[in-house]
Amino acid sequence: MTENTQRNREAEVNLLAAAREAQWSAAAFMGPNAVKVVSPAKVNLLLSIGARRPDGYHDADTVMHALALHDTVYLRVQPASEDEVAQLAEQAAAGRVDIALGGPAGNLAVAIDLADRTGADLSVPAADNLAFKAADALARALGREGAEIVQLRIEKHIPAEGGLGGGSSNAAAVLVGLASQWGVSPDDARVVATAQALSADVAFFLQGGCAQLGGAGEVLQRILEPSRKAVVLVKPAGGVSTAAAYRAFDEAPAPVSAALLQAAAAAASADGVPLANNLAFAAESLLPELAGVRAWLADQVGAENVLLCGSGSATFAVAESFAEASRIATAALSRGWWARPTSFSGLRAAVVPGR
Ligand SMILES: C[C@](O)(CO)[C@H](O)COP(=O)(O)OP(=O)(O)OC[C@H]1O[C@@H](n2ccc(N)nc2=O)[C@H](O)[C@@H]1O
Ligand SMILES: Nc1ncnc2c1ncn2[C@@H]1O[C@H](COP(=O)(O)OP(=O)(O)OP(=O)(O)O)[C@@H](O)[C@H]1O
Repeated sequence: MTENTQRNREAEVNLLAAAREAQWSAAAFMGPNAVKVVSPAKVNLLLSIGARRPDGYHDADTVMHALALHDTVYLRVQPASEDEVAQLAEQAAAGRVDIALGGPAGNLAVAIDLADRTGADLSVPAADNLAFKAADALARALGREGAEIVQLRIEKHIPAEGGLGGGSSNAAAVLVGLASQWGVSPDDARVVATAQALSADVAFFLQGGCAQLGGAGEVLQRILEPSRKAVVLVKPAGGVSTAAAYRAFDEAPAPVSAALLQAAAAAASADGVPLANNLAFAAESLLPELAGVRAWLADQVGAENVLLCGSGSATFAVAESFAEASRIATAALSRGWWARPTSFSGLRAAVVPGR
């Protein structure tokens, strides 16, 4: 190969890489076919898990609160021909592209660019991504049979397997983003039912702010006044699988006391809800380092209340101020843990207007 041919080949490869990159650039998600959706994290102020039901799920009484910490989901919908979607399906089947096919007639091609900004380098095949599952479920619920390509770019700031609901929040963001593109209200009964069928956390993120939920955690009971307080999050390197935490819980189920449940039910605002999580013991049995994180956080000056986030492995503390939360987060980072200062928020999965 001459030097010139070699140089031309390299230029060709660079052009291909640039074209691929451009497909996912911020500019690609501008315009009428695209939306930017905020996708917040949550914590459970109260998580009271009850009996295991015949369907394998557990009764749950929970008060969830959205945080200011959030992922961002960029979403673009392009009408396509059936041939285009069929070609993408062929390439996906041959393992040449990571595109998941869904919708009522396999008519929806979904490509996902997951940009992990948490330092963990999360990688999830498109078909396993909760964001794809949400797109597939909504297309079916709305009976959308036309060929379409949905392109998603998910910028992740919420660590996975932290009990912060990141994946579920991304799913809710996709429901809301697609609903807006498909001319359906995010409060439409079919969107709400799709969220509830996906999971308790997805259902919560449609509502956001602070809310109490029952059933298996997916049935909205009431809305509470959000808190304005600061929060610090600390997570060791390991995660806790939610399903494994529930299994460990079944080996030693311990109910939240009736007095605490009554106090939570009587609280009109998030600040009045007593903190409790009866999954914490199970999570600590799976990841013993969690007990060390809890004890360390409880010892920090300026940390008011400490509780495991959902099924773990993040722990949160309510802080006296954002400055205190930042100081504690810095100290936690120096111990090798992931940590962030943030605050409670009234956010929900919602399209960012005016772009
Ligand atoms: C721990 C929480 O995050 C608290 O908000 C939720 O209860 C779980 O939320 P999630 O991760 O969205 O949960 P899902 O995806 O619905 O369930 C994951 C697994 O957790 C178990 N699971 C979940 C919810 C529930 N009420 N009972 C359960 O037993 C089931 O084994 C299920 O297969
Ligand atoms: N969009 C997504 N973001 C993060 N994880 C995803 C996503 N889609 C699928 N997953 C898978 O789900 C797993 C759990 O991720 P997630 O961030 O939802 O955990 P979590 O915060 O502990 O969940 P929850 O609080 O809802 O129990 C990940 O390990 C990953 O394999």
